[in-house]
Amino acid sequence: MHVHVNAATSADGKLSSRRREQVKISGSDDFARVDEVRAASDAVLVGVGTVLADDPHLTLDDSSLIDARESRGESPHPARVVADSRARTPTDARILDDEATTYVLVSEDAPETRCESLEAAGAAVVVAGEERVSFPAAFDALESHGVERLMVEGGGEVIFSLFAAELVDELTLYVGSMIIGGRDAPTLADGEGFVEEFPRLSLQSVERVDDGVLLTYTC
Ligand SMILES: NC(=O)C1=CN([C@@H]2O[C@H](COP(=O)(O)OP(=O)(O)OC[C@H]3O[C@@H](n4cnc5c(N)ncnc54)[C@H](O)[C@@H]3O)[C@@H](O)[C@H]2O)C=CC1
Ligand SMILES: Nc1nc(O)c(N)c(N[C@@H]2O[C@H](COP(=O)(O)O)[C@@H](O)[C@H]2O)n1
Repeated sequence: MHVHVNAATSADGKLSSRRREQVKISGSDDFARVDEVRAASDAVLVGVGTVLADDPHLTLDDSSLIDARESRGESPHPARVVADSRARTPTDARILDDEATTYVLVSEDAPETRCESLEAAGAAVVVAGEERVSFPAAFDALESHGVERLMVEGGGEVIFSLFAAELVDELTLYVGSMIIGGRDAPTLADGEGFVEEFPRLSLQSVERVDDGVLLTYTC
């Protein structure tokens, strides 16, 4: 599976503010590029922290991208995936509507009743990991459902875990020309943090987009 992490940070490396409410960092050209990355993916993944904070939809906005997928024999939108160890995704979350398939990755610790509620709301629940979602096991399960190209949009906890598990193939990072600040504001990679053997990236390109910079790395 090819794993492509895409995110937007402020110039000081924040994904959003200390209130963890969505901050519009990208401009229109970058959002259009994000739509293209989604359209080229089989599935788009976020953590439940992002679902609770942003209530994202994760579908395509541009109808020509939908048409192009359909002409290739693909579903109109990529599948949506939530990493949600304890099955906390609200049953009325936008990500669970019927516009696309949605997988909710849970751990063995997830309450059975919550999993049943998510299935009743239309989700395909995938159990992978004991107390927390195990991404290697979850990705094997997603591959068995035909997911070969996975886009990850965040947030910082999930992105850290993917780097820690050495599962990231590509990173595109839009750095917007703004400062958010705040020691408790989420950053691109949160989690426990690395103290040795820091993952090293290979910079492929630097491009001005909107009023910011798009950095493309292979990992
Ligand atoms: N600017 C951008 O591009 C984006 C910004 N965001 C922002 O990020 C923030 C949310 O990020 P976070 O709080 O870090 O939440 P997150 O979206 O990374 O979700 C973290 C949660 O995922 C679950 N999880 C399951 N298995 C896990 C594993 N193996 N490793 C890590 N987490 C696992 C846990 O319940 C954990 O609490 C929001 O403020 C949102 O607005 C989110 C996506 C994109
Ligand atoms: N790429 C990017 N740039 C920004 O400025 C952002 N605030 C985000 N946020 C993420 O975009 C997703 C929202 O998706 P929908 O528009 O609801 O489909 C979600 O993952 C946000 O956290 N991304």
